[in-house]
Amino acid sequence: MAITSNGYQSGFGNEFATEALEGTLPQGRNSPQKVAHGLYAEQLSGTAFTAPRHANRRSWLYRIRPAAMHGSFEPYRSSHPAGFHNEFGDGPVTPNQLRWDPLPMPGDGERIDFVDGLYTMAGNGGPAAMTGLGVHVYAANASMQGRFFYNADAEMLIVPQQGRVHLATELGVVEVEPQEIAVVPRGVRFRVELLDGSARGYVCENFGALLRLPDLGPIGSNGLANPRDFLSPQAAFEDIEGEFELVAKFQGHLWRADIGHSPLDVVGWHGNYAPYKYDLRRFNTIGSISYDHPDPSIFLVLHSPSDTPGTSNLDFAIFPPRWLVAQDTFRPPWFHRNIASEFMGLIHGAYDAKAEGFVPGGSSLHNCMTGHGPDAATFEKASNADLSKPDVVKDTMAFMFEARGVIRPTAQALEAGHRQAGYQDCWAGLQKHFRAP
Ligand SMILES: O=C(O)Cc1cc(O)ccc1O
Ligand SMILES: [Fe+2]
Repeated sequence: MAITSNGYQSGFGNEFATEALEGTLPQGRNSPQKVAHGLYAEQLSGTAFTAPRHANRRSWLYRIRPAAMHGSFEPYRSSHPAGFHNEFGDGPVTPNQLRWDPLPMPGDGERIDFVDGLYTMAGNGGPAAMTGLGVHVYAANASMQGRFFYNADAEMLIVPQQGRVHLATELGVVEVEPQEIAVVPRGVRFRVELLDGSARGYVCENFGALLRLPDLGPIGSNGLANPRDFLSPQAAFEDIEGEFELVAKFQGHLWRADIGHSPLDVVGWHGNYAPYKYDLRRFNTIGSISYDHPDPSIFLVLHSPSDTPGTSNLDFAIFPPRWLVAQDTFRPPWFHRNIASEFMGLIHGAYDAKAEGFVPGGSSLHNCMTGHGPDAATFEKASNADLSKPDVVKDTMAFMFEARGVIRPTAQALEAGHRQAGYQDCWAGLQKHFRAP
């Protein structure tokens, strides 16, 4: 019996309760002497036991075999050159503006699944410090077969750019397509199946506090990403025995162990620590209806707070379709230098600050205080646009992983053939318009 989706439950961080077989969940307690149907009870905690109630996350899993049952772990060696790690280095880091084309898809003769297809672009902090982020891209042409993966280092924010993926997780099935995102919590075991033969996208590992919805302040009680649009799976399980492999990411390295059964054997679960998905097209985009382009914090979907109020470990912001109506205003993103560091990706269409060169599947990195903004063509166009009419920014979906710490590009990303060597030239054509009076 293989796992299939049983649908979703709605809400962000809710106390969910779901069972694939009636009568699975114990009533009035979490760990009865004997669990229904001969299942084992197991707790999975994602925050400290004593975290304040509003931030406390844990779930109770009722499963065929406990997670402790597997062979011993040894270092994982892939036939594919290992590109998935947390080696962000501690040496000098370039302040240059950086941009990349999409990660090339695997060749016809190769069979690369999600785990082997992950390629680390940049990051900071790490699993030991329990702060920071890892930024990765993936390109895969095979479903994971006979193997499962979990990440003990981070929750994983998955941003598909091409191809639908089916995340068969311990807690149920999450299916995502480009313009949707999924978050798999730290520790949850899963298998990635490709529904369209190949898939490409971005992954952000969050080593810090769990992603949450931002406070809305004066925006009020609705807006940005609405909680009910977040979907967590209904329980779904498979009862399969065989010679399988469990791949773990632990302290920045991959490990493997034999496992004699599918760990996707959770028949029922309850709690608030679970995978979820969100359709970015549902984002309620708020912007200026008078003048000036607002700070991109107005586009915040999810954030991981740091221990400094108002300063995130990680912000996930998007630049979705929207109307631009501001008067006497340069409407696209302005020129700027920020204390925060910005890794951007493009899921679909074109980005309104870049006329060309930033392509779907591509990436850019602008670190702390590195000057950037509209390219020369965008500047000329927007400076001369007719503001008596609104503009529609349509057919687009860009995003940003923004961090308080410098996002260090990996050696492999700096040396990659798909890095755009001449990126800085996009500003070279900016004219000197100054005329002394
Ligand atoms: O394109 C960027 O650099 C991202 C960005 C967008 C925006 O609207 C304002 C600031 C900003 O950094
Ligand atoms: Fe920026």
